Amino acid sequence: MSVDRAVQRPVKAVIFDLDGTLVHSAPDIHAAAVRLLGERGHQGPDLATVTGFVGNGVPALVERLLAWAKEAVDPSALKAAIGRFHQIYNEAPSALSELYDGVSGTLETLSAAGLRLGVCTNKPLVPARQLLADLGIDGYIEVLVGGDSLPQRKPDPRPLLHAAEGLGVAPEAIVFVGDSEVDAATAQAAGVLFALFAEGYRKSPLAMIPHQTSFSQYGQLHSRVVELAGAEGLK
Ligand SMILES: O=C(O)COP(=O)(O)O
Ligand SMILES: [Mg+2]
Repeated sequence: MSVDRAVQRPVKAVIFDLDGTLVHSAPDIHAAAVRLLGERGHQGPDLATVTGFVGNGVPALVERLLAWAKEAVDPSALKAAIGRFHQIYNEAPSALSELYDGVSGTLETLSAAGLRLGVCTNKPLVPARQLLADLGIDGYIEVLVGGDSLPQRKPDPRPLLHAAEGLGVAPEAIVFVGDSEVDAATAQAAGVLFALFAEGYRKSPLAMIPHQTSFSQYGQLHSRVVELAGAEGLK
């Protein structure tokens, strides 16, 4: 896929989504979901069902799980269920999770090319920080914005703009790498170039998700970023 020259511009930083982008974290989210629903007397949904509920943060995930179980809850019971999910998930956020192939090497290559690196996820900060550390990539990530860092979550552009600000890089010089419709909408709203990871948790065909470039293996990402940077290259 070649990049339209009209979108090319100097790139100084790459910001990544987390779930379904750097980390295949759905197995741990699924395990926590099954435990939460089990405690409430429901048989858990399968991995694909839970994966389809990931992307808008924990409150939306828990709401979707309870709706799936056909459990009607009032706002205070929902709040308690969200709190219980946090407790369960935070006990072992990385037990079954793995980096996608090539992630570590790619972070090394991008950082050696002088790019600043950050993460902007809808996962809450505590388990996100834990996951980065447990999987050994926290040293590459200068800025981490979680789903509870600001009052707004993705697809609101503010978390991504906040991450850019934390890196001290203008939004025009950022590439955001994500796996979902939510990430694409966030990048678009923030005016940030978007690289779509095709192997994550998206629900729609690739062509339905706005992006400036896409990739299906991490070995391809550095050259995609170089293409986006165009003639002026990486700064
Ligand atoms: O917690 C979620 O719902 C998804 O997190 P993500 O933004 O890292 O994909
Ligand atoms: Mg994601």
